Amino acid sequence: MKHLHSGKVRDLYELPGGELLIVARDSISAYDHVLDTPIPDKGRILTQLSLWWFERLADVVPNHVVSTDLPDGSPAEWEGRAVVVRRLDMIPVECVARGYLTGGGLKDYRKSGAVCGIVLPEGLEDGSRLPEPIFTPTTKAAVGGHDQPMTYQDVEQLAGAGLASRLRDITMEVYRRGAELALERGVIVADTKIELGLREGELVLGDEVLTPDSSRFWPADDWEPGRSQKSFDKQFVRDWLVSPESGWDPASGTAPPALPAHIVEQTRAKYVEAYERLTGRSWA
Ligand SMILES: CCOC(=O)Cn1cc(-c2ncnc(N)c2C#N)cn1
Repeated sequence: MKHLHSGKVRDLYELPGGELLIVARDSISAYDHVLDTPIPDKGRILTQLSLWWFERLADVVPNHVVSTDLPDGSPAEWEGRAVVVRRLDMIPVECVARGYLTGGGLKDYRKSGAVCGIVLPEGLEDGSRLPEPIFTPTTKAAVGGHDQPMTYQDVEQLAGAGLASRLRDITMEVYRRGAELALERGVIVADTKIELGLREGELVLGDEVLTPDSSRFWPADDWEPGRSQKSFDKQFVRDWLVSPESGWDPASGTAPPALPAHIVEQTRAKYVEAYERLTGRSWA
């Protein structure tokens, strides 16, 4: 099959029949670096979590999944982390919903009191829950660049008023459903990014959905506005990388060192925990 594109932690291939194959790697990224050390089973766990969400959200929006059967000629190690998907005409907008303020949105809020043109109340801090979830779309930055915030009017100009309204409605409903279910199971979904495409004039959910790679997952019992929140899955990696033990400085611009085995194991366990808590299924 023909390799089309490599993201930070996933690869995209074209199949002979014109469909695409998305393969999730066991890679993990932190401090804007894709680490050399893989997290065993991360690709499979997040692929199976995303498939579970696609099914649960089928009444909100159709999705691009065709099959999870490995195409002939695929490496056996792709089993469980490769998905055959329909080719969509992707809309060049990262459709982001935020229920909590942090990251780039917090930066924009501190500068202007608004995020993507949406004015927010005063006095919000890092990790504050927003009065209502908001639609905060961004452009799809080129490789190595950073996504730029878009106002809703920008989305209308790019996709037309009708489509813009559907993009927002679907994004907000996917977030609402995901955040509500996750919170019941002890996980805050602070924000999430989905990608939508057109197929025969119909909007179809692409990419992955409500995974710790496409969303910020926080442990609910540790939430405390006014400081940066712990990442449900990436905190062990982040803390170790900035600990004296790693000998690494994020500001150095150098590549991070390999992770010690105990950090890898603890991180794998967090992916298993996220999958089991959210789906109610055992990973074994
Ligand atoms: C490495 C994985 O892909 C991406 O990161 C972003 N991307 C998605 C597409 C796409 N293009 C057409 N049809 C689709 N169903 C999809 C999807 N998903 C292209 N790049």
